[in-house]
Amino acid sequence: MELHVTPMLALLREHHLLDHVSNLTDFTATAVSYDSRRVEQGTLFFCKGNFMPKYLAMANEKGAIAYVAEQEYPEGQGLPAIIVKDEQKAMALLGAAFYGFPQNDLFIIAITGTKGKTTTAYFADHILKRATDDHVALFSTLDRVLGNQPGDKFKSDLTTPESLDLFHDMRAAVNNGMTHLVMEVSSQAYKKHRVYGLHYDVGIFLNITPDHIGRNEHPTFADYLHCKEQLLVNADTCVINAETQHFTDVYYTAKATTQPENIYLFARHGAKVDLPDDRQLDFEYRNDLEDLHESEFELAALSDRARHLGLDHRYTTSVPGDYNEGNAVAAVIASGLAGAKAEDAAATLNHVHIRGRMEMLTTKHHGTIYVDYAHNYASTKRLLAFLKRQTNAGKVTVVLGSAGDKGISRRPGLGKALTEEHPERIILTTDDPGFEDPMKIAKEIDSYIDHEQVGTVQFIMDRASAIKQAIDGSTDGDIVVLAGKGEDPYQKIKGVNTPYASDSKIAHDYIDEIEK
Ligand SMILES: CC(=O)N[C@H]1[C@@H](OP(=O)(O)OP(=O)(O)OC[C@H]2O[C@@H](n3ccc(=O)[nH]c3=O)[C@H](O)[C@@H]2O)O[C@H](CO)[C@@H](O)[C@@H]1O[C@H](C)C(=O)N[C@@H](C)C(=O)N[C@H](CCC(=O)O)C(=O)O
Ligand SMILES: Nc1ncnc2c1ncn2[C@@H]1O[C@H](COP(=O)(O)OP(=O)(O)OP(=O)(O)O)[C@@H](O)[C@H]1O
Repeated sequence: MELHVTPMLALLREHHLLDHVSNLTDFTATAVSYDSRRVEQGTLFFCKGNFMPKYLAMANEKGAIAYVAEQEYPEGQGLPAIIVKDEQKAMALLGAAFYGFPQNDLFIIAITGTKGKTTTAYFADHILKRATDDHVALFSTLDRVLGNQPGDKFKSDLTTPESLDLFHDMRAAVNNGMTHLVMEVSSQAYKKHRVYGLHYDVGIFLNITPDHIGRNEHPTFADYLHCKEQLLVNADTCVINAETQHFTDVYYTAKATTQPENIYLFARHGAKVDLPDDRQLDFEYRNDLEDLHESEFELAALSDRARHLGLDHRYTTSVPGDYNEGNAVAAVIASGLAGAKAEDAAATLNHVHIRGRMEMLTTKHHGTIYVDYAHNYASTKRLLAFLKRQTNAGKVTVVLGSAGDKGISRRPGLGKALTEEHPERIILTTDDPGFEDPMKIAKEIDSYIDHEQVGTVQFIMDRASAIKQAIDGSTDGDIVVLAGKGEDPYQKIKGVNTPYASDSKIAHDYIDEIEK
């Protein structure tokens, strides 16, 4: 791949991003990078984020052909400099151009929401794989899948990759013959303009509750909401869960750039939704059966354009939890808009298993264990409410902590969810403490628990011991919830990803040991 300086400057001008150029030559970039350690001969280097001028000196030494920055640096030592008004936006635009605008060769379904992005992405991915004979790429928090060969699957660092990586991966997916892409889009991706200029064929908005507010994330909830809504602004067709908080705001944002006939609204049958006067729901779903293993729901089209998609059907999902029905409905509608049939969804939704999302472990004598990624108020509340509804006699034990250095607002949220759902036993433990003391975090969560409402609260900072003690204290019919870490095989401690066996492996091995 390569990009000549003339179209580069034209693109930047078109988006009013070009400030000035200096030492300009007639160059062609043969690589792009924002990391000096990865620069090779002919690389266009981007100075972004917590950048230090010495990185530019290193890039220069390694053969950078030019740099893009928001200011000139002496360390550029005469390299052609393209000075822009917004580095992240410029990087996204030039990245797309360098990789030949791969988005134009993909039908893209993009998903946002505080909770359920990964689950919905996996649902849509499975449906579309059947519908397209395996021509689907997936960019999720868990994996990036760029093709069907074993070497095409990578573990993700971010929910939504940095723009250069994003367009690089899209190009690889197109070159691998993929025709569809399902991707999660985080609010941070908009905050940092990782997806600037990217348009989606279908944008899904699942829900929004306060989260990701604090240092390094969003300064306010309004900023968080604004960033999340940008996904709809950039989608040709929108699919919105009408039960989301702030629905009116979300709907009118979508309507500002998308014709109402291209906005599909869905909700659970009987849910109280606050629709504008001139709008009706397009789909509703009705739960037929839910248990701890699966749930079954009936999807019904209510508008002509929804009926036209032919998605009315009874579906079973293998990922339990009532909230996962809404996630599945969003995936069915979006996949239907991408050409999938009801049979594609019906044949696949009951076979989806997502690592660390409602992973279930049945035991002989210690009840049922769930490993789940719930780590804020909304998810912990909905998870516990669902589980408690399913179990009349059994005791519920919850093991959780909260991450350090970020998401501070999660701590009161977790205390509140635990109080409202009052499990019989709570074990507060270590999550990803970062540079904070895990006991301090646990005590903070505890300070928001109303001890009158819940059973016992214990502090066991070694997470593996906490899991084992939770299992030891549970018997037939009981439920043990290991929340917050999902499938993570590490704990983030003082800047280091410290190896950790993962909640499910610890639980598995321990059950094997005590029940053999
Ligand atoms: C706040 C934020 O978004 N930070 C992201 C950002 O960091 P940054 O631009 O400041 O980069 P940096 O790593 O500090 O380094 C500065 C620059 O110097 C360069 N460098 C560095 C060293 C060197 O020797 N040479 C060199 O050139 C780096 O390549 C980089 O370009 O760009 C990095 C990739 O280039 C990201 O890894 C990093 O995400 C951090 C790790 C992060 O935790 N982000 C979270 C908040 C996030 O984005 N999360 C959302 C999900 C949230 C949700 O669940 O909704 C996500 O999309 O994953
Ligand atoms: N629609 C939903 N509403 C509330 N909670 C949900 C919903 N969907 C999933 N959850 C809960 O949130 C957890 C994370 O789900 P998932 O990974 O699909 O969401 P996500 O949006 O990708 O999350 P994150 O941004 O934290 O990576 C699940 O393990 C489950 O407990």
